[in-house]
Amino acid sequence: MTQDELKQATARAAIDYVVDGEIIGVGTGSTANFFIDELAKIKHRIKGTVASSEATAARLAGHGIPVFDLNDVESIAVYIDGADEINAQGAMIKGGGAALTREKIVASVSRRFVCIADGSKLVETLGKFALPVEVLPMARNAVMRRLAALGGQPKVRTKASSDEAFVTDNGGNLIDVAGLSITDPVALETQINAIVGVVAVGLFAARGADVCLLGTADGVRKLEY
Ligand SMILES: O=C(CO)[C@H](O)[C@H](O)COP(=O)(O)O
Repeated sequence: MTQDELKQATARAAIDYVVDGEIIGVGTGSTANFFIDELAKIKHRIKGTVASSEATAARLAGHGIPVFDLNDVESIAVYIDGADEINAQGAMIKGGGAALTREKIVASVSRRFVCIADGSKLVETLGKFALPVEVLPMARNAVMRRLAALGGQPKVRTKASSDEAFVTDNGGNLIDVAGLSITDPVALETQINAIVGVVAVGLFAARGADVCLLGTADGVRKLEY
């Protein structure tokens, strides 16, 4: 099976976690896109969605699925999203798709977090995937120095077309921190959150996944935390 087929299989399995008549939080990325396409088939069963990025909102709207502003929603039944890495405790690195801050916000108000990922995303120790951190542009270099002091190699994410800093949906910039071996994800998340100028860190540990649906060649494996 290709990686895309594994992603599609896990996205299809996630439909079982959609709660009828409720608002569903929807993540960002290629696996989340497969989920959106599956969700479109049962859109009549849900009240609507809250999107974690402009790209996700556009794809949902393209399917005719209602998208609510989070400020108009009191609670979200379930948040369904991919990950760049996930460990055996349900802690994740997210943000490869640049949407970590809104993903974290939507996840934080959701009663359940269902991670959907192909099997390659399951790791023993988080950190092989460079950890994304969203920062306010004026604090970029100051935060980089603090992140380097934590032992990583921080690099500003640039636009695909130029050397200019990439700009997120929120007007922030992203720093990707390579070379970390994250043995205590909650502690590192707390430490990076405390750096002034950081908007959000793509370490989802204090609020990790409740369930992970992993697409493997032998079928979709379910991990519960
Ligand atoms: O965190 C994310 C976006 O900010 C994605 O969930 C993560 O990058 C995984 O993406 P994909 O499903 O394309 O492998």
